[in-house]
Amino acid sequence: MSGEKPLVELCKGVNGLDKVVLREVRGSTAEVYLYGGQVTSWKNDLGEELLFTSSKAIFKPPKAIRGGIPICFPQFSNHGNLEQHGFARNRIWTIDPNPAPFPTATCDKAFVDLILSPSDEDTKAWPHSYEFRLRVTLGPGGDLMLTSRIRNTNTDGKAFSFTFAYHTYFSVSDISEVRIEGLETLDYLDNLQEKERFTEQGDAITFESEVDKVYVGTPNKIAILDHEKKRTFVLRKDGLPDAVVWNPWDKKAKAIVDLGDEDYKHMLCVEAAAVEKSLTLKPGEEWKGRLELSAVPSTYYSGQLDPQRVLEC
Ligand SMILES: O=P(O)(O)OC[C@H]1O[C@@H](O)[C@H](O)[C@@H](O)[C@@H]1O
Repeated sequence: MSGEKPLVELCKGVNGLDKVVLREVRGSTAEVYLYGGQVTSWKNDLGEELLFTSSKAIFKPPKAIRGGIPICFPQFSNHGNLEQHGFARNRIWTIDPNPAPFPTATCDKAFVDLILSPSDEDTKAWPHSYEFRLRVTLGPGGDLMLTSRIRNTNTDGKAFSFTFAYHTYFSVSDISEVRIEGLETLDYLDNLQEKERFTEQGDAITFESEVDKVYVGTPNKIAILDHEKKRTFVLRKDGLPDAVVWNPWDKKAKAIVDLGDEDYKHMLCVEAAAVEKSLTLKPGEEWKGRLELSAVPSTYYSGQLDPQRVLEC
């Protein structure tokens, strides 16, 4: 039909940076910048923004964009001798001109394949050759899917190891009205206590101060409930055994230059990750890490979400 916008459109974003807009027939959209291979927007069919981007985000290399879904590779946080969260989020990715066809029959799903190619500078810091292909897909119901395929293409016979996270910033109405279902009773490494290992108590996680925890051996379905919005984010993952939960709270928020002082109230990071145990690939081997996000209306009974109803769906 004339005037209809394309399902996949390459255009200019903030500061003229290239970005790809994905559209779905019922109105959902997603945007991914070639800078960082970073999703910065995911809207539902009502045009509501579901991801958080800082009011002071700097869309200018080499500073990473604060918000959306930064890709942490080949190192999560300071788990190694590279820069914080590795270099993938600080590089310009390219669009794969002829992506492999979708495994399932697709009625023109909106997707784009991005490629991170090793630079000489990065190879000095991390002396391995690899192929990293990221597929961002907006599904027919407005679900957002990210699939990373990382292959070891070393010709020297050497294996390599890496840690990884989809550093997802969820937009929430009020952090003190948010709870996470699915991480109860699990062990976690507390980044605020020298990564010491603790066990989470038995009920849903709520927030009243800074949190920076790596939950280990987590289920592949986690629910984030926004009470005020009556909205539940369902996070599904594959190939990523851990989940990082981070909110800087007020003091640290003030110390982060590209985060508004009050922004911490409207964001929560729940990051599908491989942190506790690094992933190792022999030459020729490929790792696949999948993240699937959906936003569903929360069903409430007397103020409580029935966790089974959400986690079974
Ligand atoms: O400011 P950055 O590099 O994006 O990192 C933000 C946060 O990312 C989180 O994943 C880490 O657990 C925190 O320790 C870190 O502060």
